[in-house]
Amino acid sequence: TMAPQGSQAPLEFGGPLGAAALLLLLPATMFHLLLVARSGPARLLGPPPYLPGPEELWSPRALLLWLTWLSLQVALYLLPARKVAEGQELKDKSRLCYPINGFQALVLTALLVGLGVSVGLPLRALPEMLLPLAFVATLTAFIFSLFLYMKALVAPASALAPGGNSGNPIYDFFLGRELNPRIYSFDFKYFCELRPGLISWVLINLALLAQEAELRGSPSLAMWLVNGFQLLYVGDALWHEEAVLTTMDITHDGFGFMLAFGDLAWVPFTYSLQAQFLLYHPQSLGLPMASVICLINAIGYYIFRGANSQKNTFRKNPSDPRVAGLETIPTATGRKLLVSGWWGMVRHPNYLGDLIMALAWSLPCGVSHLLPYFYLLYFTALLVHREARDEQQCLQKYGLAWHEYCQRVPYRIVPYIY
Ligand SMILES: NC(=O)C1=CN([C@@H]2O[C@H](COP(=O)(O)OP(=O)(O)OC[C@H]3O[C@@H](n4cnc5c(N)ncnc54)[C@H](OP(=O)(O)O)[C@@H]3O)[C@@H](O)[C@H]2O)C=CC1
Ligand SMILES: CC(C)CCC[C@@H](C)[C@H]1CC=C2C3=C(CC[C@@]21C)[C@@]1(C)CC[C@H](O)C(C)(C)[C@@H]1CC3
Repeated sequence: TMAPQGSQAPLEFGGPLGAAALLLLLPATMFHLLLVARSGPARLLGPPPYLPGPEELWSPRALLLWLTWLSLQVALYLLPARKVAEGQELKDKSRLCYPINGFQALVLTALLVGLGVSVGLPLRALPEMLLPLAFVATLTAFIFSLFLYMKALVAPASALAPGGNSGNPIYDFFLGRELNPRIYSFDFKYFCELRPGLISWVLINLALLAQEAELRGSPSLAMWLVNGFQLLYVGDALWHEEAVLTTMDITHDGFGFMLAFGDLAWVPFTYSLQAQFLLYHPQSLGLPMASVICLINAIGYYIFRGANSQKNTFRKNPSDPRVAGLETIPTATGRKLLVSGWWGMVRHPNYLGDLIMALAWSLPCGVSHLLPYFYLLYFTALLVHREARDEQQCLQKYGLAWHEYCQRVPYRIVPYIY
């Protein structure tokens, strides 16, 4: 059967109008941030310092570098994996296989970059190229999403995502139609979610650190902290790569512009905002304050990792000794819900930890500017919206049992507050 049009799933993200607005607003915001970060006043709110001309956005060198980068990551993805994991059960009861070699890709990329730098590859040139790189990344995300949209036209109905098939081309292009688009065993969404974007994010951070060392003799403490915290976050994501198979991005959302742009452009060029800011706006950070910030990051990471690992362990094997003692409530699906441990504190303890880390990433940049706090603000909005979407999906999956969970664990993300 061919793909059906006009499926009944409720529209998200404000429907076609919201999707059209985001289609323009997301890239515009990214370029705004890139321009503002290097401007003297660094004002998040207010007009950009200037509008870049085509000669500043378009560079064949940036295109070549970006395509080389994507090809390198594809090659690393195709290397033999230490493990192959099965995804969640699909509509047709089948399961897809995914290679687990993301951490290996990170290590090999680090080795290759190290090798390149030792033979004279100018890593410091990268900060100067962020604008044209972001431009080609946006362009590739657009073209790639068009390809994905077309590919979905010939996909069987069972391959389509629950949302993203409304029949409205703009909405569907934005949300993504096919759930797990693949060519042979190459899974586009899974590949994009973790590798090219996350790894280039920490590489951009590193280049900004190298550039700061060049400019000021040595990298600042604030720059070290931002680099260290975000490397930990990316390393952790790739180390626990298998866990991404249960996120709603993989199991529920189609692959369209939102994720393609998010993964390929938004993550590397806006998540590196703090390091960009620090290069142009040096901050003096004392050791006592740095220790406090490290402690905040450690607490955030502890909650984030503890919560995610507890749920993953429980979902894999509920009688695992590490989770067997936790209180649960049964659901009609046969799966249980945890109501003690991390998941008895709030309904999304992992989001809480993630937000605490986000705060620790901004604090090294001082409190003189709002700009470095952009990530914290955006991320709060993203997680609040995501929490509401997940809640909706859980209510559908678990019905009454979910109501009971909400009664026993009344707060969503922050205990006693939200
Ligand atoms: N840095 C970034 O930009 C982003 C980071 N993230 C991070 O990604 C991670 C994954 O987030 P996300 O995909 O949203 O979802 P979660 O990992 O929070 O998973 C939600 C699912 O967990 C299961 N679940 C919920 N409550 C319970 C319970 N009490 N007991 C057992 N299972 C439960 C349900 O699925 P089921 O019952 O089917 O197992 C639910 O659908 C988070 O740590 C988040 O912070 C997310 C977005 C962006
Ligand atoms: C409005 C936006 C621009 C929409 C794009 C959102 C995406 C940038 C994010 C959606 C879910 C994500 C996840 C991670 C990165 C950001 C995106 C792609 C994640 C890979 C970060 C590292 C974590 O450890 C994780 C749990 C693996 C994350 C999974 C979700």
